[in-house]
Amino acid sequence: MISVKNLTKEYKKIKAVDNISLTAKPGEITILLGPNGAGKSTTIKSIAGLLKFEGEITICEFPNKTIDAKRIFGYIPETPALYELLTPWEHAEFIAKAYKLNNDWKDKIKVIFERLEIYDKKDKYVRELSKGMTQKLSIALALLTDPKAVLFDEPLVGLDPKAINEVLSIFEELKASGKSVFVSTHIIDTINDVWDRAYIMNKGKIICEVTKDQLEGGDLKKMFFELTEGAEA
Ligand SMILES: Nc1ncnc2c1ncn2[C@@H]1O[C@H](COP(=O)(O)OP(=O)(O)OP(=O)(O)O)[C@@H](O)[C@H]1O
Repeated sequence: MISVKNLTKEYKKIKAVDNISLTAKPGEITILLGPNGAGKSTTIKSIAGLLKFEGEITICEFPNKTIDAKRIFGYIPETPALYELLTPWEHAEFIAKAYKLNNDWKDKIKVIFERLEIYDKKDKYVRELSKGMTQKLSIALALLTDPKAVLFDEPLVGLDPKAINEVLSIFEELKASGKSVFVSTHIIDTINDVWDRAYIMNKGKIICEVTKDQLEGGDLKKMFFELTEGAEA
């Protein structure tokens, strides 16, 4: 479970996020939508422990900046944070050591790399990989530690259609195994079949929380445009 209570973040004089609360529950895919500048990335970076903020953020009850929270938490940033002069395999090795994973990590990462079609690139330097490949690597590495809560910031941008399908089925598998999946995205059409709970942000505030059941087959995109007055999705 990811729980955000009364989060406020100001950058100098700009209130990027203004007293928002939200929850990403276990076994659900929760999405965060909003036009450019709404405050999505600021929210995600606050949850990931990268920013100072006011309010309370917990991951499975642990304050988000604690080691206990970090151990059970996966974060896929909008721009992958990787080492250019390490290979994908060396990244996995580094994570396995840092998290003290069992020896089966090699089998596990092989399966994930194969699934995302980056196994054949496992010994290349990251700086030699394409943007989409680094995005897929970033996702694969976040899954290696079997996190209970996973935070994806714009995960579908830059991926080809096959990779998008793989990532969507990964979301569904994480959900089926009781993980909390929280996804910030612009791409409503693509995510439309898989989400369970949506938060719509605008100008730093959450202006709507809706579950798929509440929408009763209604159109989330239409709702988004009505609420954000035609801002671009
Ligand atoms: N480091 C920063 N310093 C100052 N202002 C910032 C900083 N980062 C973001 N902002 C401002 O905070 C507000 C929210 O930005 P944020 O990046 O969280 O929005 P977003 O919803 O992720 O937008 P986008 O969809 O364009 O990525 C914007 O007004 C932005 O200009």
